[in-house]
Amino acid sequence: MYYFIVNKTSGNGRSVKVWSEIEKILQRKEVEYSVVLSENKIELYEFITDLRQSNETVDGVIALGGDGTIHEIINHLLGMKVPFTVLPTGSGNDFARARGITKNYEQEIDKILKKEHQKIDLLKVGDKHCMTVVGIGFDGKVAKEANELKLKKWLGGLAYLIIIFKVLICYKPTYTKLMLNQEERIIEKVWLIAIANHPYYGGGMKICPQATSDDGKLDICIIHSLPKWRLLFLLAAVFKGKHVDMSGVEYLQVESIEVETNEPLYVTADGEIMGQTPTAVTVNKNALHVLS
Ligand SMILES: Nc1ncnc2c1ncn2[C@@H]1O[C@H](COP(=O)(O)OP(=O)(O)OP(=O)(O)O)[C@@H](O)[C@H]1O
Repeated sequence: MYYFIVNKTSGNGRSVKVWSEIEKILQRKEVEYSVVLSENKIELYEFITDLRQSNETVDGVIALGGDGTIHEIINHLLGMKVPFTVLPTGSGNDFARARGITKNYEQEIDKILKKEHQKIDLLKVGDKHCMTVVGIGFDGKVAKEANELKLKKWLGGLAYLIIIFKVLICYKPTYTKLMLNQEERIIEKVWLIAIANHPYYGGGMKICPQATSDDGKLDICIIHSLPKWRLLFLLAAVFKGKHVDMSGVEYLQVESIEVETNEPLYVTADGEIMGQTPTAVTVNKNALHVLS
Protein backbone atom coordinates (compact mmCIF):
# COMPACT_ATOMS: atom_id res chain seq x y z
CA MET A 1 0.00 0.00 0.00
CA TYR A 2 1.25 3.50 -0.88
CA TYR A 3 0.43 6.40 1.43
CA PHE A 4 0.09 9.88 -0.11
CA ILE A 5 0.22 13.07 1.96
CA VAL A 6 -1.05 16.09 0.03
CA ASN A 7 -0.28 19.45 1.64
CA LYS A 8 -3.16 21.59 0.41
CA THR A 9 -1.29 24.78 1.32
CA SER A 10 1.93 24.21 -0.60
CA GLY A 11 2.69 25.74 -3.98
CA ASN A 12 -0.29 28.09 -3.79
CA GLY A 13 -2.79 25.19 -3.81
CA ARG A 14 -1.15 23.40 -6.75
CA SER A 15 -0.96 20.10 -4.82
CA VAL A 16 -4.71 19.51 -4.99
CA LYS A 17 -4.79 19.92 -8.79
CA VAL A 18 -1.76 17.65 -9.17
CA TRP A 19 -3.34 15.08 -6.85
CA SER A 20 -6.40 14.71 -9.09
CA GLU A 21 -4.01 14.02 -11.99
CA ILE A 22 -2.06 11.51 -9.90
CA GLU A 23 -5.15 9.76 -8.62
CA LYS A 24 -6.17 8.99 -12.22
CA ILE A 25 -2.72 7.54 -12.94
CA LEU A 26 -2.86 5.36 -9.80
CA GLN A 27 -6.33 4.07 -10.65
CA ARG A 28 -5.31 3.31 -14.24
CA LYS A 29 -2.30 1.37 -12.94
CA GLU A 30 -4.45 -0.35 -10.27
CA VAL A 31 -2.19 0.81 -7.44
CA GLU A 32 -3.48 0.41 -3.86
CA TYR A 33 -3.23 3.70 -1.99
CA SER A 34 -4.45 5.73 0.93
CA VAL A 35 -4.42 9.54 0.94
CA VAL A 36 -4.78 12.51 3.25
CA LEU A 37 -5.34 16.04 1.91
CA SER A 38 -4.15 18.05 4.89
CA GLU A 39 -4.75 21.70 5.68
CA ASN A 40 -2.57 21.67 8.79
CA LYS A 41 0.12 19.71 10.56
CA ILE A 42 -2.34 18.05 13.00
CA GLU A 43 -4.00 16.15 10.14
CA LEU A 44 -0.55 15.02 9.06
CA TYR A 45 0.33 13.74 12.55
CA GLU A 46 -2.97 11.82 12.78
CA PHE A 47 -2.38 10.20 9.39
CA ILE A 48 1.15 9.10 10.34
CA THR A 49 -0.07 7.78 13.71
CA ASP A 50 -2.68 5.66 11.86
CA LEU A 51 0.02 4.49 9.48
CA ARG A 52 2.26 3.42 12.40
CA GLN A 53 -0.60 1.37 13.87
CA SER A 54 -1.72 -0.16 10.57
CA ASN A 55 -0.98 -3.79 9.74
CA GLU A 56 -0.63 -3.02 6.03
CA THR A 57 2.78 -3.29 4.37
CA VAL A 58 3.92 0.28 3.63
CA ASP A 59 5.46 0.34 0.14
CA GLY A 60 6.05 4.06 0.34
CA VAL A 61 5.06 7.38 1.87
CA ILE A 62 4.83 10.04 -0.83
CA ALA A 63 4.53 13.76 -0.16
CA LEU A 64 2.82 16.17 -2.52
CA GLY A 65 4.30 19.46 -1.39
CA GLY A 66 7.55 21.34 -1.10
CA ASP A 67 10.47 21.24 1.30
CA GLY A 68 8.41 22.40 4.31
CA THR A 69 6.11 19.42 3.82
CA ILE A 70 9.07 17.07 3.52
CA HIS A 71 10.53 18.54 6.71
CA GLU A 72 7.38 17.77 8.71
CA ILE A 73 6.97 14.28 7.30
CA ILE A 74 10.55 13.06 7.77
CA ASN A 75 10.53 14.22 11.38
CA HIS A 76 7.59 11.88 11.97
CA LEU A 77 8.80 8.94 9.89
CA LEU A 78 12.15 8.58 11.64
CA GLY A 79 12.58 5.22 13.23
CA MET A 80 9.99 3.65 10.90
CA LYS A 81 11.74 1.78 8.11
CA VAL A 82 9.33 3.03 5.46
CA PRO A 83 10.58 4.45 2.17
CA PHE A 84 9.81 8.09 1.45
CA THR A 85 9.76 10.32 -1.60
CA VAL A 86 8.11 13.46 -2.97
CA LEU A 87 6.13 14.46 -6.03
CA PRO A 88 7.14 18.14 -6.13
CA THR A 89 4.29 20.67 -5.92
CA GLY A 90 5.89 23.34 -3.68
CA SER A 91 7.37 26.66 -4.67
CA GLY A 92 11.01 25.81 -3.93
CA ASN A 93 11.27 22.01 -4.34
CA ASP A 94 14.97 21.90 -3.50
CA PHE A 95 15.03 18.26 -2.35
CA ALA A 96 13.36 17.17 -5.62
CA ARG A 97 15.81 19.31 -7.60
CA ALA A 98 18.78 17.68 -5.85
CA ARG A 99 17.54 14.14 -6.51
CA GLY A 100 16.40 14.72 -10.08
CA ILE A 101 12.71 14.21 -9.25
CA THR A 102 10.75 15.99 -11.99
CA LYS A 103 7.18 17.18 -12.49
CA ASN A 104 6.63 14.42 -15.06
CA TYR A 105 4.42 12.71 -12.50
CA GLU A 106 3.60 9.62 -14.56
CA GLN A 107 7.29 8.90 -15.02
CA GLU A 108 7.95 9.52 -11.30
CA ILE A 109 5.14 7.12 -10.33
CA ASP A 110 6.67 4.44 -12.56
CA LYS A 111 9.95 4.92 -10.65
CA ILE A 112 8.11 4.68 -7.32
CA LEU A 113 6.38 1.45 -8.35
CA LYS A 114 9.77 -0.21 -8.89
CA LYS A 115 10.10 -0.12 -5.06
CA GLU A 116 13.86 0.49 -5.23
CA HIS A 117 15.14 2.35 -2.23
CA GLN A 118 18.32 3.45 -0.51
CA LYS A 119 19.31 4.87 2.86
CA ILE A 120 20.37 8.50 3.14
CA ASP A 121 21.79 10.72 5.88
CA LEU A 122 19.86 13.51 7.56
CA LEU A 123 21.12 16.56 9.41
CA LYS A 124 20.33 16.70 13.10
CA VAL A 125 19.73 20.22 14.41
CA GLY A 126 18.65 20.36 18.05
CA ASP A 127 15.96 17.71 18.42
CA LYS A 128 14.81 18.02 14.77
CA HIS A 129 16.05 16.57 11.51
CA CYS A 130 16.65 18.40 8.25
CA MET A 131 16.63 16.97 4.73
CA THR A 132 18.24 19.74 2.69
CA VAL A 133 20.06 22.74 4.23
CA VAL A 134 20.33 24.45 7.62
CA GLY A 135 20.74 28.20 7.07
CA ILE A 136 22.11 30.59 9.69
CA GLY A 137 22.40 34.38 9.49
CA PHE A 138 21.46 36.44 6.46
CA ASP A 139 19.63 33.54 4.76
CA GLY A 140 17.80 32.72 8.01
CA LYS A 141 16.55 36.32 8.18
CA VAL A 142 15.47 36.18 4.50
CA ALA A 143 13.56 32.92 5.14
CA LYS A 144 11.88 34.42 8.23
CA GLU A 145 10.70 37.47 6.28
CA ALA A 146 9.62 35.30 3.31
CA ASN A 147 7.48 33.05 5.56
CA GLU A 148 5.82 36.13 7.06
CA LEU A 149 5.14 37.75 3.68
CA LYS A 150 1.59 36.94 2.65
CA LEU A 151 2.38 37.86 -0.97
CA LYS A 152 5.07 35.17 -1.23
CA LYS A 153 2.80 32.65 -2.90
CA TRP A 154 1.75 35.15 -5.56
CA LEU A 155 5.19 36.62 -6.20
CA GLY A 156 7.14 33.32 -6.23
CA GLY A 157 10.87 33.82 -6.90
CA LEU A 158 10.42 37.58 -7.21
CA ALA A 159 9.38 37.70 -3.53
CA TYR A 160 12.78 36.29 -2.50
CA LEU A 161 14.59 38.87 -4.60
CA ILE A 162 12.62 41.73 -3.03
CA ILE A 163 13.23 40.37 0.47
CA ILE A 164 16.97 39.83 -0.16
CA PHE A 165 17.31 43.53 -1.03
CA LYS A 166 15.18 44.58 1.94
CA VAL A 167 17.18 42.48 4.45
CA LEU A 168 20.48 43.56 2.92
CA ILE A 169 19.81 47.24 3.68
CA CYS A 170 19.91 46.75 7.48
CA TYR A 171 21.74 43.44 7.98
CA LYS A 172 25.13 43.52 9.72
CA PRO A 173 27.61 40.62 9.55
CA THR A 174 28.28 38.91 12.88
CA TYR A 175 31.20 37.83 15.06
CA THR A 176 30.99 34.01 15.15
CA LYS A 177 32.64 31.27 17.17
CA LEU A 178 32.56 27.86 15.49
CA MET A 179 33.48 24.40 16.69
CA LEU A 180 34.32 22.37 13.60
CA ASN A 181 34.87 18.71 14.56
CA GLN A 182 35.73 19.96 18.10
CA GLU A 183 38.24 22.51 16.74
CA GLU A 184 37.56 26.13 17.61
CA ARG A 185 37.52 28.77 14.90
CA ILE A 186 36.63 32.45 15.18
CA ILE A 187 35.36 34.27 12.10
CA GLU A 188 34.47 37.92 12.30
CA LYS A 189 31.89 39.50 9.98
CA VAL A 190 29.97 36.38 8.95
CA TRP A 191 27.07 36.95 6.56
CA LEU A 192 25.79 33.42 6.46
CA ILE A 193 26.56 29.81 7.26
CA ALA A 194 24.85 27.10 5.20
CA ILE A 195 25.12 23.51 6.42
CA ALA A 196 24.03 21.06 3.76
CA ASN A 197 22.92 17.49 3.16
CA HIS A 198 21.79 18.28 -0.40
CA PRO A 199 23.14 21.12 -2.58
CA TYR A 200 20.17 23.50 -2.94
CA TYR A 201 18.08 25.88 -0.87
CA GLY A 202 15.95 29.00 -1.42
CA GLY A 203 14.40 27.64 -4.62
CA GLY A 204 17.48 26.67 -6.64
CA MET A 205 20.43 28.35 -4.93
CA LYS A 206 23.28 25.81 -5.25
CA ILE A 207 24.89 26.85 -1.98
CA CYS A 208 26.86 23.62 -1.32
CA PRO A 209 27.42 22.12 -4.78
CA GLN A 210 29.33 19.08 -3.50
CA ALA A 211 26.85 18.00 -0.82
CA THR A 212 25.72 14.38 -1.03
CA SER A 213 23.48 12.62 1.47
CA ASP A 214 25.42 9.35 1.62
CA ASP A 215 28.87 10.46 2.76
CA GLY A 216 28.33 10.95 6.52
CA LYS A 217 29.50 14.57 6.18
CA LEU A 218 28.13 18.07 6.52
CA ASP A 219 29.03 20.37 3.64
CA ILE A 220 29.46 23.87 4.97
CA CYS A 221 29.59 27.16 3.11
CA ILE A 222 30.56 30.24 5.11
CA ILE A 223 30.32 33.67 3.50
CA HIS A 224 32.17 36.38 5.41
CA SER A 225 34.25 39.56 5.38
CA LEU A 226 32.73 41.07 2.22
CA PRO A 227 31.23 44.48 1.52
CA LYS A 228 27.50 44.42 0.75
CA TRP A 229 27.86 45.05 -2.98
CA ARG A 230 30.20 42.03 -3.30
CA LEU A 231 27.76 39.87 -1.37
CA LEU A 232 25.11 40.67 -4.00
CA PHE A 233 27.37 39.56 -6.85
CA LEU A 234 28.30 36.48 -4.92
CA LEU A 235 24.66 35.55 -4.28
CA ALA A 236 24.03 35.80 -8.04
CA ALA A 237 26.85 33.29 -8.59
CA VAL A 238 25.33 30.90 -6.02
CA PHE A 239 22.52 29.96 -8.45
CA LYS A 240 25.10 28.18 -10.59
CA GLY A 241 27.23 27.01 -7.65
CA LYS A 242 30.11 29.14 -9.01
CA HIS A 243 30.75 31.00 -5.75
CA VAL A 244 32.83 28.41 -3.90
CA ASP A 245 36.22 29.56 -5.21
CA MET A 246 35.50 33.27 -4.76
CA SER A 247 37.19 35.26 -2.00
CA GLY A 248 35.05 35.60 1.11
CA VAL A 249 33.79 32.01 0.77
CA GLU A 250 34.94 29.04 2.79
CA TYR A 251 33.79 25.57 1.87
CA LEU A 252 34.33 22.78 4.38
CA GLN A 253 33.31 19.18 4.99
CA VAL A 254 33.07 18.10 8.63
CA GLU A 255 31.10 15.69 10.83
CA SER A 256 29.83 18.28 13.30
CA ILE A 257 29.53 22.03 13.80
CA GLU A 258 28.56 24.25 16.73
CA VAL A 259 27.74 27.89 16.09
CA GLU A 260 27.80 30.69 18.66
CA THR A 261 27.25 34.31 17.69
CA ASN A 262 27.52 37.58 19.60
CA GLU A 263 23.80 38.18 18.98
CA PRO A 264 21.07 35.59 18.26
CA LEU A 265 20.65 34.75 14.56
CA TYR A 266 17.76 32.89 12.93
CA VAL A 267 18.33 29.21 12.15
CA THR A 268 16.28 27.57 9.39
CA ALA A 269 16.01 23.95 8.27
CA ASP A 270 14.36 23.06 4.94
CA GLY A 271 13.23 26.72 4.82
CA GLU A 272 11.37 26.43 8.15
CA ILE A 273 12.40 28.54 11.17
CA MET A 274 13.94 26.31 13.87
CA GLY A 275 14.97 28.97 16.40
CA GLN A 276 18.06 31.06 16.96
CA THR A 277 21.76 30.59 17.64
CA PRO A 278 23.56 29.05 19.52
CA THR A 279 22.98 25.80 17.67
CA ALA A 280 24.72 22.55 16.80
CA VAL A 281 24.39 20.35 13.72
CA THR A 282 25.53 16.76 13.28
CA VAL A 283 24.92 13.97 10.74
CA ASN A 284 22.48 11.16 11.43
CA LYS A 285 23.96 8.58 9.09
CA ASN A 286 21.61 6.33 7.07
CA ALA A 287 18.65 7.76 8.96
CA LEU A 288 15.98 7.55 6.25
CA HIS A 289 14.96 5.21 3.44
CA VAL A 290 14.13 7.05 0.21
CA LEU A 291 12.59 5.67 -2.96
CA SER A 292 15.05 6.24 -5.79
N1 LIG B 1 0.98 17.94 5.66
C1 LIG B 1 0.86 19.26 5.83
N2 LIG B 1 -0.35 19.83 5.77
C2 LIG B 1 -0.49 21.16 5.89
N3 LIG B 1 0.55 22.03 6.08
C3 LIG B 1 1.77 21.51 6.15
C4 LIG B 1 1.98 20.10 6.01
N4 LIG B 1 3.31 19.88 6.09
C5 LIG B 1 3.89 21.08 6.24
N5 LIG B 1 2.98 22.07 6.28
C6 LIG B 1 3.23 23.53 6.35
O1 LIG B 1 2.88 24.10 5.08
C7 LIG B 1 3.80 25.13 4.72
C8 LIG B 1 4.00 25.19 3.21
O2 LIG B 1 4.47 23.95 2.73
P1 LIG B 1 5.73 23.80 1.78
O3 LIG B 1 6.91 24.47 2.39
O4 LIG B 1 5.87 22.37 1.43
O5 LIG B 1 5.25 24.56 0.50
P2 LIG B 1 5.97 25.71 -0.30
O6 LIG B 1 6.37 26.82 0.62
O7 LIG B 1 5.07 26.04 -1.45
O8 LIG B 1 7.24 24.94 -0.90
P3 LIG B 1 8.84 25.09 -0.66
O9 LIG B 1 9.13 24.87 0.80
O10 LIG B 1 9.45 24.01 -1.51
O11 LIG B 1 9.18 26.49 -1.11
C9 LIG B 1 5.09 24.81 5.49
O12 LIG B 1 5.62 25.96 6.04
C10 LIG B 1 4.71 23.77 6.52
O13 LIG B 1 4.98 24.18 7.84
